[in-house]
Amino acid sequence: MVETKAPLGNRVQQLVLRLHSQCIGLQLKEVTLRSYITLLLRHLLVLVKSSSVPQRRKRRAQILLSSIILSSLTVLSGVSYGGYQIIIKVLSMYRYSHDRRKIPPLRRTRSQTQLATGARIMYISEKSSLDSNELDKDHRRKKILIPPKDDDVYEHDKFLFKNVELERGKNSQLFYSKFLNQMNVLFRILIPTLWHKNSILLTLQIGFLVMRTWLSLFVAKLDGQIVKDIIAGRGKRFLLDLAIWFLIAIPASYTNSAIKLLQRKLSLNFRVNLTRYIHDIYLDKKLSFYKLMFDTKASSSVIKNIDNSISNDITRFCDATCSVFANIAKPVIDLIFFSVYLRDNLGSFGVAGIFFNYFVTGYILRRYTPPLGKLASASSAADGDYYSYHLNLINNNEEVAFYQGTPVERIKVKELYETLMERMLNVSKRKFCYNILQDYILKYTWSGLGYVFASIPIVLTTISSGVNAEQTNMRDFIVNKRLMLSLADAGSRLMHSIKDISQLTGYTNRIFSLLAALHRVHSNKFNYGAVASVSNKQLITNELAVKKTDDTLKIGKYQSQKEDIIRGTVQRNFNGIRLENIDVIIPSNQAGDGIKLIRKLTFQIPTFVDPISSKAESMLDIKEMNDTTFPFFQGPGSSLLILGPNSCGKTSIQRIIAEIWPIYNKNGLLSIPAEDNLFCVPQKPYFTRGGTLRDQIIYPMSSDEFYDRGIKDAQLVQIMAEVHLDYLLKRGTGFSYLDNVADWKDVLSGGEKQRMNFARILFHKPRFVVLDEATNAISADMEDHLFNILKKYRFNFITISQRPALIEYHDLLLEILEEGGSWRLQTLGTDEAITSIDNEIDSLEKKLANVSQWELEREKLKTVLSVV
Ligand SMILES: Nc1ncnc2c1ncn2[C@@H]1O[C@H](COP(=O)(O)OP(=O)(O)OP(=O)(O)O)[C@@H](O)[C@H]1O
Repeated sequence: MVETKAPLGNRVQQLVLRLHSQCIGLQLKEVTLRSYITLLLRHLLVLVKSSSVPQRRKRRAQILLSSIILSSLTVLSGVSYGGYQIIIKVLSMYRYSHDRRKIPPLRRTRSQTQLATGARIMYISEKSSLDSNELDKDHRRKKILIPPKDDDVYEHDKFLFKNVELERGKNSQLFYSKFLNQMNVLFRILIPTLWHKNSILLTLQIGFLVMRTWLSLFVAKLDGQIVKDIIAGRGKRFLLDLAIWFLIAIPASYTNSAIKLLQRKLSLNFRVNLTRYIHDIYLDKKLSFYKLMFDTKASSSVIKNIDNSISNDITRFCDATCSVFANIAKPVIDLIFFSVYLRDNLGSFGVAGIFFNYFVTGYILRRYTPPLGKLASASSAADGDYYSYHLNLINNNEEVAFYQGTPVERIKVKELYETLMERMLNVSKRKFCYNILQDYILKYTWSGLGYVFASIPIVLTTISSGVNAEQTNMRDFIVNKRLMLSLADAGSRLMHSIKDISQLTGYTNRIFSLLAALHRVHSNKFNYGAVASVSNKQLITNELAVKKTDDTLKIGKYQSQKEDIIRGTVQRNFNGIRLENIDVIIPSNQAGDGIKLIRKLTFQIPTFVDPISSKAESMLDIKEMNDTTFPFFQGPGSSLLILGPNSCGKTSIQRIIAEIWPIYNKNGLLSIPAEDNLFCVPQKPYFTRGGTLRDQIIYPMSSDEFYDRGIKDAQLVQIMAEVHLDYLLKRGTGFSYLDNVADWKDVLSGGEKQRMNFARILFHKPRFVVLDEATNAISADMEDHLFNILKKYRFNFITISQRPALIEYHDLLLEILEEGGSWRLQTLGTDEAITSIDNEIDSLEKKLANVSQWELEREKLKTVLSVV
């Protein structure tokens, strides 16, 4: 008889039906897909809850149910995220086309807005400059909210940093670790509050790590089960387990990717927090970026190459922190889970053996770990040196080219490069032997021992029962082996993280030093790197006596003594500039005992200041500002010329007025106008990089503020004409040259740069101006014109120069004399001044009268020498 074979579809259907009835006892007949899912879930729930069902079937139902739930959750979250993205995209496309119909595209878009709370909204272009569609680029802007700076946080943190730096907790804490203390302080910046999004991300990451471990455990068991199914030839069970395998693969792969994404996101968020924190403290009114050069640690590579520290070290620190966290948290969770499970399989003795092995090998590895933290720090410092030398070369390329300095520069660059290579290679060399030891122990010894431990229970049961249950043994062995390998992997990752921690210590130390230095400099009591000075010897001797009795008191006293070194007084909002009894001293670690350039300097402009008017002076109102046809200020403007030989301390007077140098002597008093009313022009003109010509004229005003105040380009054109720079504007049509972006430092000539400074003065209209050698590259007639402008608009100005020719533009003359920091102040135009200048002319004429006599003497000497 010929047996007719059922069609393939029917056979598959039969198989599926039998699979359900035999494996989970579900009888399926004529069901639709929708009813099938409800039926299956309900049946599985009944099986899980019921107590009369055989244990094996119940267990199987549990596994199946959890894999279905997990996979559905994964798919659901993926689908909802995708849906959300599509909706956002459609909405933005709709809004874009809608807006375009209504509003014509604007040429200029604001880059930021300041809110009433002090927060700032920035609009950052999301597209790269490579994208061709300009219009599209304008519309694709990401809005970023930057919270306002909270000064209280910085004040509070200042003490935390100081305490850790001085290691104040060393005596009071039982267990003291510099690294952990540093990390503790830094973590307050990385995760400021418990409900900060970073702590949520961290919790999520831990959640995913736990899930991953649970899934690995699950997969290990399933693996063993599948092998058992194959060996026993149970086809249906095998198919069911395989289905579970594919189901569980969905959340498993999702979890792995989620962990990686969360780690990266967390690292970037940490970086954002740290960088914003540093920006706020580095670039504010206290001018930390300038004062850093006077800090006690100014010569350390962290501060010397602060650009590298802020950009690269922070990235490395954040990456290292997140990877160390993942590298520690992951294996620790694995170790806990796996060891609990393995304890059931291998017994306490087995697990104890495994952990003993871990501790011994961990100790060996720890002992032979090279000082990777220090090595990483040294390599990072060399990296910074090399980078900043190149930067310096770019900034001064023209000067180097004129000097023909290429060979010297090449040697220096090569030297720095070789140092960098040497240090990088040193890290790899030191890692080489360690890696050999690590691989031998972690990869091979641990797996070898893993086989031993996994086989012990099987051997023992076989010997005791005398029966070799191959299938069960095989399953147990596979599960145990897989777990052992995972455990070994977890352990090895934990051991690897010893190396990572060591590296992280180096980065943490660098970032901590950077922030500690910034806090020191940012403090109101910054002491400009002063250390206990000679004049304070007495104090120190007293302190040494105190030291024996009370150490804490000593530190406090020592600190306050260091901080009270700057004793001068500054009075602000004064309607003039006045220096009284000020010793001009170069800031150094010797503080008040440092090099004294000028002694007890005293002068004031204007010579008479109405005390009542000193409080209410502020910027002119906008209407007045835009009107350049009238003198800006009431009353006559006053002016002072500071003359003196090179390096006598003229610029240093400007530094004191700008408050970037301290006043050390107690009776020194500096009175200065409000910030808006003082404008200091430095000797070396400064131009912002990558800015427009407009940005250069209005500096230090931002272009956003320029437009916000409703100032027009026409005013700039008028100012440029006043300083005879309007020919520059003719290089473009209309006012378009104002929008020209260039490297203005290189484009403008020396004289143009100095005239640009005068344009800035005319634009900002400060009541008081300090000019340092501001016209030494300008022709005499142009110089005359510029000083006349200052007089015409009645500015009060102080000019620092070496040229007595400028006397005619000033009311007062301050001469710094060569001998011992003395000076002479005189009113120009008065009888006294005229006589003093006449006296000087007389003495020069007397000297000139001797010239013919000296020439005769020279001739005589020459003839004598030729005879000899
Ligand atoms: N940051 C600093 N660290 C150490 N010494 C400094 C620092 N700044 C200036 N000096 C020194 O202070 C002295 C006075 O400098 P300053 O710039 O005031 O001179 P100057 O009178 O303006 O000279 P010049 O006419 O050449 O510009 C110089 O000897 C200079 O080397």
